[in-house]
Amino acid sequence: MAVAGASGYAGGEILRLLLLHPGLRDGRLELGSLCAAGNAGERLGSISPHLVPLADRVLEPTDVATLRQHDLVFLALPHGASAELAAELPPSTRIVDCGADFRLTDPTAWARWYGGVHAGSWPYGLPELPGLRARLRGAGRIAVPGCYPTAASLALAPAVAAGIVAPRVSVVAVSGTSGAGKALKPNLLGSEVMGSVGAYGVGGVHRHTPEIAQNLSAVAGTPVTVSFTPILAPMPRGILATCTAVTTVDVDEARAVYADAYRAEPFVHLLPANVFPQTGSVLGSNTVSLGVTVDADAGQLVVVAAIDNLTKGTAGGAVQCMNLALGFDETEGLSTVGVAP
Ligand SMILES: NC(=O)C1=CN([C@@H]2O[C@H](COP(=O)(O)OP(=O)(O)OC[C@H]3O[C@@H](n4cnc5c(N)ncnc54)[C@H](OP(=O)(O)O)[C@@H]3O)[C@@H](O)[C@H]2O)C=CC1
Ligand SMILES: CC(=O)N[C@@H](CCC(=O)OP(=O)(O)O)C(=O)O
Repeated sequence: MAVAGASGYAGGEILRLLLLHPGLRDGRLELGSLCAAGNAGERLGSISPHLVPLADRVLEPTDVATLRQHDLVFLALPHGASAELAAELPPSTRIVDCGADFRLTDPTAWARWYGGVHAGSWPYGLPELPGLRARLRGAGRIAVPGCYPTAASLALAPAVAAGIVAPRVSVVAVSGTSGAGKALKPNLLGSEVMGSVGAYGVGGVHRHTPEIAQNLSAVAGTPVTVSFTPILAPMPRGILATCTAVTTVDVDEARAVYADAYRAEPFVHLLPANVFPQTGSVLGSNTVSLGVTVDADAGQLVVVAAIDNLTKGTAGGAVQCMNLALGFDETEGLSTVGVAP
């Protein structure tokens, strides 16, 4: 298999996880080309020194001729680049795309939130949502979710599916800076980010809003309205999403719904009553940690979700989907053990 975007954060995390995958040791998986754009020709070790076993691999340019020599290709590229490449790759090349190009099913929503031509939609890589795991088994094309939609959708899906909340939800989510990728951005320089927390994309304008709404509407079987506010925090990794919706059920009923929905899910960790997650406990792991309660006075369900944006929020989700696509055990190479402190 090949990784395009190998010099980026998501591509680097895919490589870190693949290096820990049993398939690499027993010969079921083989790491072929590692591709980049501006960094093509560089040693991977000079860009991602933590990927020690691959330090001397030289990054190749990203082109179709190289990628098509592989059975499976991970794309971890800026929006738009995946659709262009995918159009030229044969159906025999499985593609796991970390970008947004194939996530939205509605061309009108695509035009509104991303602009340009809608390239289509692929099976959506969030196996924990009802009905999706079966579509991912053996899939030749997979669209890995955005990081915020992973946290928010898993936090709210059981409640909207069971109809215990009104179909209008609110998501306020704090993200680490790696969520923005490696490219230099003026608002993401160290001195701008350190020691300060700020909201951005406020007022229903962040492009993950329609993705969260698409997921929740599908599981609810009725349109769900989403108010989403992202917040940037001075930490490298992690997302903490606080999700609320009007409810009339009590805390025991709400928690029973979540326990039922996620009983068999290897990567969803439902915390005990009155315990809420922290990003620090899921770093480097593929875990989604959920704290569920009801604010009875306000009549609100409150679910707090923590993920590592680069692991379950991107690369871990991508490897989980690869496992399903290739018929491996879904959990292979993925840990629920975090790195702390
Ligand atoms: N970071 C995150 O938490 C998440 C990211 N994603 C998605 O994953 C994808 C990658 O994100 P991320 O790793 O953060 O971004 P980065 O900016 O860190 O990395 C981008 C990568 O793409 C390469 N690249 C840039 N332009 C092109 C091009 N035109 N053709 C081929 N390769 C190109 C870069 O190569 P070079 O360095 O050589 O220029 C680099 O390897 C994006 O679609 C993003 O939305 C999804 C969920 C979460
Ligand atoms: C902190 C930060 O900037 N996060 C990114 C989301 C990263 C992600 O999941 O994005 P894609 O949909 O692009 O794959 C943002 O808000 O644009």
